[in-house]
Amino acid sequence: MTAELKKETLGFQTEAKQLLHLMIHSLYSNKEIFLRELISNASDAIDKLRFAALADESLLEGQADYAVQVDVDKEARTITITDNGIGMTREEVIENLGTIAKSGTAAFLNNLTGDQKKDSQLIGQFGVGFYSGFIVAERVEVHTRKAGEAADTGVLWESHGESEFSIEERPRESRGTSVTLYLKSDCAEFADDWRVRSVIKKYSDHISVPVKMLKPATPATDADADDKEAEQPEAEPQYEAVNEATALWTRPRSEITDEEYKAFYQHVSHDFEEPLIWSHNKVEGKQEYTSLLYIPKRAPFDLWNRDMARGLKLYVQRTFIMDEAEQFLPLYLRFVKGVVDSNDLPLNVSREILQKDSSVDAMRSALTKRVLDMLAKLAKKGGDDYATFWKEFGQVLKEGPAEDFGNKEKIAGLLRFATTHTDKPDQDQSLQDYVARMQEGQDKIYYVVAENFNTARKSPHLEVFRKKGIEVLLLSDRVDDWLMNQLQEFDGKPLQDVARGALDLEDDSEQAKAEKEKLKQDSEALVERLAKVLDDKVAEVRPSLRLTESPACLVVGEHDMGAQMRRILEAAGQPVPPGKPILEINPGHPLLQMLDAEADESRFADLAHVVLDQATLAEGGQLEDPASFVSRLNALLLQLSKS
Ligand SMILES: Nc1ncnc2c1ncn2[C@@H]1O[C@H](COP(=O)(O)OP(=O)(O)OP(=O)(O)O)[C@@H](O)[C@H]1O
Repeated sequence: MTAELKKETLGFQTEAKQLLHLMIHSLYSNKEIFLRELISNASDAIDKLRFAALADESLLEGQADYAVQVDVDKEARTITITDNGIGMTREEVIENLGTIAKSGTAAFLNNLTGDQKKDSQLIGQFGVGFYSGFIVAERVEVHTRKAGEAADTGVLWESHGESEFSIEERPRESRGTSVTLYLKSDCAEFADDWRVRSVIKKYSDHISVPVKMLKPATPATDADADDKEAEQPEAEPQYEAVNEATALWTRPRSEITDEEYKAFYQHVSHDFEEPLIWSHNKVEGKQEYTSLLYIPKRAPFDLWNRDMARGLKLYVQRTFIMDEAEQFLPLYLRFVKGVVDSNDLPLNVSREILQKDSSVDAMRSALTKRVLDMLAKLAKKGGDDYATFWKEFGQVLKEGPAEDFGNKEKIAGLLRFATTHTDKPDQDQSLQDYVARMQEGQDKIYYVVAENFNTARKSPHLEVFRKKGIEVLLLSDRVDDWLMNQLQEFDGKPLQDVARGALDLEDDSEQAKAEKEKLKQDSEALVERLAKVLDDKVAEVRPSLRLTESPACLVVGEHDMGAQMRRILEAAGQPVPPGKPILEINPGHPLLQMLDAEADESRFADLAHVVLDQATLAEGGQLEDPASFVSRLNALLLQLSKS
């Protein structure tokens, strides 16, 4: 049994196998990133040990000189990345390097297209990590031993990056992990000292632990040559730090280049792309902390997954405490990446403490404001960046007003909509833009909600608004109806659903009043007949002031649930409060005039139902009884041929 435990061969989990395959094929044009990923893992492992050692100093085994070491061997064509971090047990190696624990991985893999360029971006969002070593290596060895454990618990993991890996016992004196890549013949450049130094500088300058390489040998002098005869014992190899090795956020802003900020972003976010914008701030006074927050350019693949990794990397006095500290930002800003380093929190802070700590609440509200200000700055900057942001994260930001009532107005200023002003599906108009274009005497911001953009744009409810040149927001995202209910108003102007309640486009002129009265009188008989026939389907029938072209439309009562919300709840199998719509008719429309003149009561009833069903269809609704609609319509069509 023990002999068998010594070496075993195991298969990669299916998803890991797929990802490995993909990685090797789609990231080949960007091979050097493997070094960034492996150094990033090494530095994370050191951070984890530093944190664990706060509670148990014996883990350090008397050695607290943290460093990552990179060794190259041109002849053997290898590169080895060694850290003296936390290390892994045998079980952890199998778990961490043989499977992918991220939720939603299978769904992610299904989304891949086979198009290398697109896929490589997707993998970038997914985070490449350890497996990126296989882009350049034909074989990878990982030799590791967990901090605080005996030397003989060390293990050696080995794989060719295909379908399996082997694992065996291999004692290791020093704690930590060495990853050795046996490079493919066309990747020999990564066994070259200078090439590797330049890649480390490029990607790992900001990492707070030193990344060391062997000091280049000083050229032999004549004196040395003379000494050679004496056969001196070989000197200890000398290592030197290749990177800056100061945590980026602790340096003054003026000394940090954009390139450094971007490289650091890629380290904290595991993202391939550059960030859209960042904000770096040091707060002093009652509370002391530094934050460096980034807005990514692209949404992660699991943005809508409940267990998506979110939150900031938390440090206390420069010591790494935890990843994904969620307490520092609200859920609707879950796309923000970055670091927060507090001088006030205790080093032994836990997630539970964070949840209760009042200073965390104060930080959270300050950081939230910072993010909102950063977004406002991005919007103000012009160019495509804000549009990119909105496309990727606009839907998430729309959750804001409900979650964060205090910042409602600020968030509202960041929202973008499609409107009748452009009549295009792009959501690129702000509420400020709308307000600036409001007509004289207009005191409300109007919107229409529909299933999709085209239904919204063609909604019969818009007819009178178009005629009068009044702008209407065209809303078709699932959250929109709910969002408008949360917002209620912007800049002191109420938000009004054009399909809700009575239309009050203020026109107090005598002429308008007279017209309204006449309309009411003229249609009284028809309204009554319709109300009788449609009694169980509608709450009321009334002549409409909003229709100019369509025969009829549906309106919801002032305090009833909107049609979109109703449909969403129904689709989700949730109970929907009872409530019937109001049918508004356009008495001037030839169809209604025909209806008015119809003496045959059964034909009248059929036509009335068709008018109602059409109004339902026009707003993107579902008919309760589509078969009856079709048979009524067919009967009416057939009568056409008889007449
Ligand atoms: N040098 C190391 N020392 C200790 N543990 C490591 C080391 N390298 C990797 N690991 C472990 O293996 C896990 C998987 O690593 P991998 O790089 O694939 O993913 P990750 O770092 O969690 O996330 P990402 O895919 O975003 O990089 C890590 O979470 C860590 O637990």
